[in-house]
Amino acid sequence: MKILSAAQTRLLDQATIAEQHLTSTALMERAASAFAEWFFGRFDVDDAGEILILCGPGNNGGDGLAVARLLYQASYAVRVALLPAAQHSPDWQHNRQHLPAALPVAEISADQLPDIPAGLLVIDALFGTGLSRPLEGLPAAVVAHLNQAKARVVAIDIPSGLFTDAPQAADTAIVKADHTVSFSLPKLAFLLPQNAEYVGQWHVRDIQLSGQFIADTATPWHYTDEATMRGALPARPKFSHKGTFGHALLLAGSRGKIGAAMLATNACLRSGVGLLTVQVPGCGYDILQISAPEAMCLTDPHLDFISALPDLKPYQAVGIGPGLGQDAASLAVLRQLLEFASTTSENRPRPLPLIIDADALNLLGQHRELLALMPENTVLTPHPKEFERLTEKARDDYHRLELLRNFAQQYRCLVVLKGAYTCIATPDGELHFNSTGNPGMATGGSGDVLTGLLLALRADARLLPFQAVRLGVYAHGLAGDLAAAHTGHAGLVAGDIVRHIGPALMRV
Ligand SMILES: NC(=O)C1=CN([C@@H]2O[C@H](COP(=O)(O)OP(=O)(O)OC[C@H]3O[C@@H](n4cnc5c(N)ncnc54)[C@H](OP(=O)(O)O)[C@@H]3O)[C@@H](O)[C@H]2O)[C@H](O)CC1
Ligand SMILES: [K+]
Repeated sequence: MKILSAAQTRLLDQATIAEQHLTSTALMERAASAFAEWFFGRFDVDDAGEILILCGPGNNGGDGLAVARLLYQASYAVRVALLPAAQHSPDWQHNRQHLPAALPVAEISADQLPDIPAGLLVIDALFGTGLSRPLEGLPAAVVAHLNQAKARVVAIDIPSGLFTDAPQAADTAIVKADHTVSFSLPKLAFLLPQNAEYVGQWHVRDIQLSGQFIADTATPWHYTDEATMRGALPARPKFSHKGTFGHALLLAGSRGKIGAAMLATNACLRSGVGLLTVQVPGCGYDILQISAPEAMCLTDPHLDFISALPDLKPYQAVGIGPGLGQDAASLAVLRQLLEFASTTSENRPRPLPLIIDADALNLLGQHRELLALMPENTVLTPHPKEFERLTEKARDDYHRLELLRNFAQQYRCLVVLKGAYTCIATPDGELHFNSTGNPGMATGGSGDVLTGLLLALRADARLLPFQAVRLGVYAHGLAGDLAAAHTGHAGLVAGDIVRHIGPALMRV
């Protein structure tokens, strides 16, 4: 699913109106009905109690007026408060004229801010995607007044004061909503941690905007949802054998962190790999052989950490990093691996697929000259702190996205920036936000599981590099969601994610 900018959203409205021979009023009615449907499903008349709808001067306010009418007609107790303005949009005026006469309407003024008792349900329709600058004066005062009240707040389209796709100063007046109900496509602002306190839980309701316009519009931002992933994992051919799905190598573990190697190993085994060989330091041999009999084991000459690179010829993909530690010998292994992987020959016309995680990323951060050795489509899986070590400290979430995009383009790699909406950056400058996963997955070992999953999928020659990574990230989050249905968020451990990879892959 694409994510469009505010400017593109405006054009999308116009394209929809032209393509479907609609009036703009009819499109507004569609948006208001979609919002009202959501609202009816969420709050019944008794639960809602009295409802205050705050309306601005543009089409977001117009939506609010149309919603007021629809809720009133459905017997909700609604009152409207209007922000004074010199001008109102034509569709605002239409919906103002069509408000039922008995519905109470008041005009807001600086010395008469609306009364907002605790628990009141407030619908925020002050400003939407037409916001052109930060709020000041009376609109900012209304927002501050709303935010300090203990109301339940539902925003139409976007919390008022929040930009759709651009950063804002920390002290800007922005509505803090409990729910945001948006139309047809999610907005970039919803996906960034810094906006979570404003957006609350967000929901997207389809209003049949022009599919053709969306398809024809270029954007770097994408959202990977269930529909995107349907059929993403090709079925296994009947006459396949273990060689069909690739032989993967994992280089992982050090004394005290063999668990990380085990989680990545088990995740890889559960993700459809044909064969898996794992190289662990000597101290990990018994552990690995006993707890993962399906994997083959190579023992590193060193007892405590990885110090030597094995012969890489048998493998279709290599993962390095979980529990690795940062010894100089492991750094040398990483360097040799990068050099080998980039070298192509008649037998191996394409670079060897690599997944680099955890301490291997920290080693790269300390020795950035190694970045240039990475073969095209190498997969890096940093969390924000690890990413910072590879680049620089980001000013805010938008700046971090910019750094992410530039990094993936510069090094022609795939970067998986882990977080609530894990974001994959591609060598072509695309950013794909993932929809699955839950806060229970913020637990030790969760990243090791992702590395194992990605390793299996990169070893599968049927999948293109980006397809494999997007599938792995989506399945990882989905496995976490399936696991959390049994364990809850607090009780979730990384091993639970591993156990649900199979069921998650079945769904794609
Ligand atoms: N996406 C869809 O498919 C549909 C969306 N709809 C709704 O329409 C809004 C967008 O409506 P628009 O009229 O473009 O914009 P707004 O309502 O957000 O606000 C525009 C007015 O607000 C003024 N403005 C802008 N910034 C400020 C500010 N900081 N302080 C004060 N006033 C401000 C602006 O004036 P300018 O001075 O900037 O010219 C306008 O007067 C979208 O969000 C949806 O809710 C439709 O219903 C159709 C379907
Ligand atoms: K709004």
